[in-house]
Amino acid sequence: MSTKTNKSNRVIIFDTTLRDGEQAPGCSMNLEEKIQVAQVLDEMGVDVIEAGFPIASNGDFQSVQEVSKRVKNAQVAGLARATRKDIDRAWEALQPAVNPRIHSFLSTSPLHMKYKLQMEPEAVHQAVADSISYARNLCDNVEWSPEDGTRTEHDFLCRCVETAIKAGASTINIPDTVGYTVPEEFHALIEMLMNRVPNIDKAIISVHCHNDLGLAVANSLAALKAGARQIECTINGIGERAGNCAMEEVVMALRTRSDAMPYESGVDTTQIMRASRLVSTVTGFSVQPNKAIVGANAFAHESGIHQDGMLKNAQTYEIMTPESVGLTRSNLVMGKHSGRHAFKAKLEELGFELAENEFQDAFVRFKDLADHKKDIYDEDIVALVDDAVVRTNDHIRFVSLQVVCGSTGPQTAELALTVEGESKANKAEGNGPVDATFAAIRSIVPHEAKLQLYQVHAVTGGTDAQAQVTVRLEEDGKTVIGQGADHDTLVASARAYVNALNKLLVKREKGLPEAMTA
Ligand SMILES: CC(=O)SCCNC(=O)CCNC(=O)[C@H](O)C(C)(C)COP(=O)(O)OP(=O)(O)OC[C@H]1O[C@@H](n2cnc3c(N)ncnc32)[C@H](O)[C@@H]1OP(=O)(O)O
Ligand SMILES: CC(C)C(=O)C(=O)O
Repeated sequence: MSTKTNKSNRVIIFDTTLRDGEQAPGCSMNLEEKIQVAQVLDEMGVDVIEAGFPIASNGDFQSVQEVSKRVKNAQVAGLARATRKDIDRAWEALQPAVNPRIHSFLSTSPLHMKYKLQMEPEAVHQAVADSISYARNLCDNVEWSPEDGTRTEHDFLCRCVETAIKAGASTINIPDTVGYTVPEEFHALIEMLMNRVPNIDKAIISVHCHNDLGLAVANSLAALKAGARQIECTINGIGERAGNCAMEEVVMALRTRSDAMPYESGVDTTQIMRASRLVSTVTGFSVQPNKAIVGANAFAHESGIHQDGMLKNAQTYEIMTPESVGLTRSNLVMGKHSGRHAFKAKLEELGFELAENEFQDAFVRFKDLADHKKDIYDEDIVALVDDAVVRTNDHIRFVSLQVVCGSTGPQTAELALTVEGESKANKAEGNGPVDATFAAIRSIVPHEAKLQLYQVHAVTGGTDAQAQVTVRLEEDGKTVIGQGADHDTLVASARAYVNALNKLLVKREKGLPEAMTA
């Protein structure tokens, strides 16, 4: 039997950073941050933005609603289980969207049906028909996903896909929920569906791959050749467990190897670094230096033979240009004598668009940094601006810190914060300056969260380098990551801890509990 293929070679990019991406342990974004990310995704030409799972919480509902109001070009999707109340809630949240999409899912693998859903296959099959017909009566753009699709029996998968299309689904998304499949097998699975499901031409076939074996991108690309035309992915590959298929990798692979893979996306790749930095900043998940496309080393050449080759012809060691992903090689040298115009131009060059208050705040911090540090590198400005952006809408804000430390203790920290706009200060002792700083924070903002990780990274070389600090806090099984940057390591530590506390408040979705305002 010959394979039916989709005629168009245009690949629909479905971004799920705000839904599956946010399911990454420790990841949380507040409403403002989600809106910022959605606007960047919209501007960069993503086709569908999955903004959340509206039934999951009022916060998720509100973010889908607010993103729906603001997104101008992309379709906005809301996730729903195969129940009427989930579908109704998703539809309600999507009301302001110009192009809404309901995305409903139901597990079809024997393991999930028996143990998780505790439903017989016939009941699952019926629920597919019922839920999709119900969703289709509300919205003419409905996507259906057989969760754990790659571990589903083929006959049953074909039957459910056929039923979902008959019930009105216009996109069928095949998830590799647990990141189990391998490229050849996944290609064969999509090809099998293309060949066996009679009405498959009526739907776009999509894939949603997880990265448990590091194969999410390879599996997604393998599916294209078999006829898939939508890829679900996230910025920086964030997501449940080991994450999702990384959007920047898929999009750049299609662009760079169009000779081997004749498909195209509508994404403006020069916006990739901007999106990557924003997502890293708002989630607190730093990008590993050797990460493909967006890692700090992705376009760095240090060894002599490579540098020699690069000087003679950049193509010797670069398969894509840094400019193609939005990295610029700058001629603007920044220092203590730079003014607002140069700073604004530098920010534009680096892909930042700041609100006026963020810009003014970042400029003050830039001048302060320039007083302490001879050479200001692009990395310094990125760290500084990221730090300014993560503090937008914070309940708790850092004001000042004085620390006494050295070989003879006790080490003490005198800290001032604002909590919901009110000034608070306290002094604490600790086993070292960092411990004293964190003890001072706990004395002003009492909480039970445990410090799980404290990490310091020098943004550039030299003893005057800025410190970028990451802390991870855990409370009742919920983890959050906070980041802070400053030329003073202890100030950066305090900022990072305060950032994590603010994220904990978002996770709780209740505002500031009494215990925290003591
Ligand atoms: C593969 C994915 O990424 S799917 C998306 C996963 N994302 C999330 O779960 C994040 C948000 N989730 C939540 O906030 C909560 O799990 C909620 C609000 C959705 C549900 O909360 P609760 O009602 O307390 O249920 P809980 O999470 O404990 O269990 C899930 C229930 O949904 C059922 N369920 C799971 N998937 C589906 C589905 N697709 N359709 C219908 N029911 C489903 C489970 O069988 C279980 O039902 P049971 O309570 O009858 O045993
Ligand atoms: C809801 C579906 C698409 C999902 O996230 C998964 O299976 O991983």
